[in-house]
Amino acid sequence: MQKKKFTELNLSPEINKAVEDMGFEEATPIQSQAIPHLLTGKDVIGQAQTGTGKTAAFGIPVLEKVDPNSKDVQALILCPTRELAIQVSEELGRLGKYKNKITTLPIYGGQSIGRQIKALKKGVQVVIGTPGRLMDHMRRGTLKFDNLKMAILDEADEMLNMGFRDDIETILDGIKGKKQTIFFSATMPKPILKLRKKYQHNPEIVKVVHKKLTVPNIEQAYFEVNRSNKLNALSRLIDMYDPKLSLVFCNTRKQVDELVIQLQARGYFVDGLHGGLSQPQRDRVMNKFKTATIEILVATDVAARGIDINDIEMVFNYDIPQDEEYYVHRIGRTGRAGRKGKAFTFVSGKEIYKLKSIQKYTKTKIKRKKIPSASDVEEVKLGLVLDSVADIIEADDLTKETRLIEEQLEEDYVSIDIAAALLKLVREEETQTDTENVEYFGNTGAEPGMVRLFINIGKKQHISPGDIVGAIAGETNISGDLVGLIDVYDRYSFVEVPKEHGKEVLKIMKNTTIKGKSIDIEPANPK
Ligand SMILES: Nc1ncnc2c1ncn2[C@@H]1O[C@H](COP(=O)(O)OP(=O)(O)OP(=O)(O)O)[C@@H](O)[C@H]1O
Ligand SMILES: [Mg+2]
Repeated sequence: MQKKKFTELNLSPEINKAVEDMGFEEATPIQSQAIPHLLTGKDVIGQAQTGTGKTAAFGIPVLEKVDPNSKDVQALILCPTRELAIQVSEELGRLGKYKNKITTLPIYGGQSIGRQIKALKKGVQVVIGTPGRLMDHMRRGTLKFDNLKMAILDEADEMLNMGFRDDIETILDGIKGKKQTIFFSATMPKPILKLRKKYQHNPEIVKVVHKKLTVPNIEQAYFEVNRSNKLNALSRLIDMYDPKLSLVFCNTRKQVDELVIQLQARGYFVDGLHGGLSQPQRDRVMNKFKTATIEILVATDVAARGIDINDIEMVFNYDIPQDEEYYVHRIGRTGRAGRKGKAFTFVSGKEIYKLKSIQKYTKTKIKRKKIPSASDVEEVKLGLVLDSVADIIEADDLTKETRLIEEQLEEDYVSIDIAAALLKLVREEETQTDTENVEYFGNTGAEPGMVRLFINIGKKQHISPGDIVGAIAGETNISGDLVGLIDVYDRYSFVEVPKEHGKEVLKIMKNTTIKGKSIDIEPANPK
């Protein structure tokens, strides 16, 4: 695999400095191979795996090639979603930090067009935008491409889906004169060929080839689950792996909304993103996710392409994607720039065939896993503790700790006993905080003096509010009118009981039945 130092790529001192500031030690293979062609003015098709730096592969040549002394728009970058347009524009901002005469502008729908027109009038050399709004500006004459040097399609294959094709052709046809036309994506299906023939001249095909379409540092697995069990499975996996940030993909807006409500009801910090939200709502959700105010983002495929957030440790396909390409892009939101990640897919019934075709397309083996039982959760958590022990041994200075342990060794203990005892201590501390959940229920939004409990009813069990209150009153010593019923949803419910009875209800109701149907009861997670 061909990798170069940035200094070998004949870049300006401004770019070299910016790249150094960004902590990039060497150029990635797609950067090493695509940048020289782009600098010489060639048309390029660039294909490389997700998270391998395609943005800078086209972004650096853009910044090197525009003339800062001209106020004309000289480079146009087309992106399929607003979030991606914003992100690409930010990455260009970082790369162009020392090229301060170059102005870049993201242009997308949902944002005030007046403000965009004003910004364009001042003179902008690089425009990054989504097709609809760009066409709007072209029609109004507020965006002119008379001196355009480069047109770039990020996620080029996606631009041909979703009915973007006509828009893309309108835009590209509207650009006069000689320009470079550049396509980038992690996937390049056949239909892109037609576009290539029409708009590119002798393109240089830069394909960073691997056997697999997905990156090896993402652990891929699937779980066979009934539709009605998906929510439980997801909660358990999230509890078990405790990812810093995770991204959950659903196939419809409705499913996103529903899952957000269900997860919120279970006390997770979660929000949803889909095309049905207003732009300010979308911005707010993305910001909350980037700053880890929410830890789980449930989204449709609007978040599948290009989005680059470092700390996404897990991706879930709550619904298996409709197209194979989407699988590649969705899971590529984790495991970026060499980091590790996990991608788990839920498969129900016949969807197993879809999974098979995904494996064939990506040339990867997705291994089958079982939804963990409660004791598996314990074991995995232990494994995670030991993993971090290994990380600490690798990375930290342990001189002080080693000395303390050596002193203990002199007291006749062997080191394995000390290690085991310390592990036990750590585990106990963890389990204690679990059970103590009951104590800080006050934060779940319960009424003062009450604690909130979550009751999982299971599929199609027609249980009424009265049934739940009755069962609690019947099985415990709490009078029915002390039980506050919050709501009964499709498959779950919330109740509130006086704080001092929280533990008792949990204990007694742990394995109980209501109307002959077994239910699950657990503390609502603290907020
Ligand atoms: N040479 C480099 N060294 C280290 N990190 C890099 C380098 N180039 C880019 N990165 C970082 O790697 C991350 C992924 O880059 P980028 O978003 O461009 O990936 P991509 O190939 O476009 O992925 P996708 O197919 O998902 O859009 C970004 O955070 C970026 O800043
Ligand atoms: Mg990208």
